Amino acid sequence: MRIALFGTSADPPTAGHQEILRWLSERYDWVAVWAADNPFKSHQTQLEHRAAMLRLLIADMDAPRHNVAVTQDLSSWRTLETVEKAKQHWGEEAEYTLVIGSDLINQLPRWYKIEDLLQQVQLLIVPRPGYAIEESSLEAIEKLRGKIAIATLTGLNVSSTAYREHGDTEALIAPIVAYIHQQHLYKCQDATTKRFQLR
Ligand SMILES: Nc1ncnc2c1ncn2[C@@H]1O[C@H](COP(=O)(O)OP(=O)(O)OP(=O)(O)O)[C@@H](O)[C@H]1O
Ligand SMILES: O=C(O)c1ccc[n+]([C@@H]2O[C@H](COP(=O)([O-])O)[C@@H](O)[C@H]2O)c1
Repeated sequence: MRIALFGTSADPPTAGHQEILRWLSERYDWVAVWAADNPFKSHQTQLEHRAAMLRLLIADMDAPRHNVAVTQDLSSWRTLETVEKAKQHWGEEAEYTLVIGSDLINQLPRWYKIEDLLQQVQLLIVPRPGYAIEESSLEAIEKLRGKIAIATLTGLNVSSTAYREHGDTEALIAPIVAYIHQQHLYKCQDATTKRFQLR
């Protein structure tokens, strides 16, 4: 069984995350996604809300194989712990692929016990606009004995930051925009957007 593991800050989740999940769904037996805290970042919204938005993102997906699920109990600051939990869930025999965007390649060597982590998973890198994949960065991961594959998909040119900082609602799907308004999330962002609109 080939399992794709995809963790995201989901602050908020975007159409870019959804496209990646759709692509993975067509290529893996099972796709597990979860909302996580990232030790290198601060987050604007509570984890519970981010997980709820991720569930809306999956519910909105047209994945005919129905093999994508939010598996929130995998969530951890440390992906090594996530993989340990995944192994308890699906067993040692399954083949695990950790999915990251190309923006994380340079940060990856600083992750918790990265060599241990890279021994237990394959790494799939999704090219992201604005984040070229440099040979030297790949070599650094290979030195840590990482087994790398590059996805044939290039991610959309959207990000959670573009929504948080510039109110780029095109990055989001409608049910998540509705949830954000209903729950009064990203209020500073709303105020900024309104000020822009008033000018
Ligand atoms: N458009 C995209 N193309 C390729 N990879 C992406 C894209 N969006 C997110 N990812 C990858 O998905 C994972 C989760 O990303 P994350 O939730 O941090 O989204 P983000 O848009 O980068 O958020 P932020 O702007 O808050 O950093 C990371 O591995 C990231 O590299
Ligand atoms: O294991 C680590 O040390 C580690 C360091 C930074 C990020 N991560 C994980 O990387 C995933 C993507 O993070 P993000 O913030 O880019 O969405 C998410 O599952 C984080 O928990 C993991």
